[in-house]
Amino acid sequence: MLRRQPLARQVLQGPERPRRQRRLGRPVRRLVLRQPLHRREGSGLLQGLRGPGLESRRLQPQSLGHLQPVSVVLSGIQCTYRIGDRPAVSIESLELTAGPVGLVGVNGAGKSTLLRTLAGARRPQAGSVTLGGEELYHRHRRTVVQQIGYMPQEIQFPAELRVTQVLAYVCWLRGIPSRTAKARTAGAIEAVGLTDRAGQLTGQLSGGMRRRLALAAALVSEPRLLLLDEPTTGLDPEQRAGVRAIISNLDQECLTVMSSHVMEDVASVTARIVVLHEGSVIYHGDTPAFVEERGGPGRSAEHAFLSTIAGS
Ligand SMILES: Nc1ncnc2c1ncn2[C@@H]1O[C@H](COP(=O)(O)OP(=O)(O)OP(=O)(O)O)[C@@H](O)[C@H]1O
Repeated sequence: MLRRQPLARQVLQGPERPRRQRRLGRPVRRLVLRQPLHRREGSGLLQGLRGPGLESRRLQPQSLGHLQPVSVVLSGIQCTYRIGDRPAVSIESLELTAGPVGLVGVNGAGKSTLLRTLAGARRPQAGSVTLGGEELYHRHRRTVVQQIGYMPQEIQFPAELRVTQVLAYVCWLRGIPSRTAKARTAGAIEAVGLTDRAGQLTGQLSGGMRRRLALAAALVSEPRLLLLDEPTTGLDPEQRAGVRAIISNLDQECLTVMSSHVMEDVASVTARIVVLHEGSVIYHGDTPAFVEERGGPGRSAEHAFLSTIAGS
């Protein structure tokens, strides 16, 4: 029978964890940030980023030389919550290629359901999802799932864990060696502007800070597919701009799918846009062309979105 342990201890030292992994988890709790990220080497995807202080530098392409551009292909997807209900998402065919993609739609359009499905967190009732040609819902899908970073819309962290501990735990879950994990954790914290909160308990963070921590958790594994569900919701204007800067500075080899209600955010950082309506894709194409063709005299992204929905 399992002994009861404090939650943080349970999270960091899961009782069923094999001994070798337990050893990997141990330094995590002693993690100390000694050196700023920009003086470290090998920080990969996060290299060159600065936090939402808007000092972000564009990533050098060579920093991601080991990664190949990734594409996601959805085929015959049907996602239904209850038998007999209309599918929350129904997509005959959709291919997303590397670079930032905006996912927009009204409340209930199916954005979160689609992102959960792409994250490998919700198996569709029908159809297939492939990432780089590999089936996401295959029985042996661990290597595929490990290439994905997902920031869900609803975020909860154990209140008694510190910011660094949360990210170290994510690194551990992803099998990132502890030496690399330290640099990755520091880099992710710096990228989202939480350096001065690194040692703080997550229960003491504001809602916006928790969202930034969730973004850091999605970034820390240096994913090839980054899924962000409403990443700018609840952030102040400066932080929103910071998140946009992070997304536009990610290497173009990474496929980033970002959902948002704020068309301005989507239009300013994405090269392509997917409009979802009642679970179906009603537009998929270049963002600038979308705004140019449908944005009315003011070339407004908001207008383009509303006219597309109205015409469907
Ligand atoms: N857990 C659930 N059980 C039953 N139905 C659900 C569940 N989650 C979502 N739905 C339904 O699926 C549809 C799509 O919901 P989803 O949350 O994916 O939309 P969304 O576009 O992300 O909406 P929002 O912009 O409000 O977050 C909606 O009709 C919703 O009521």
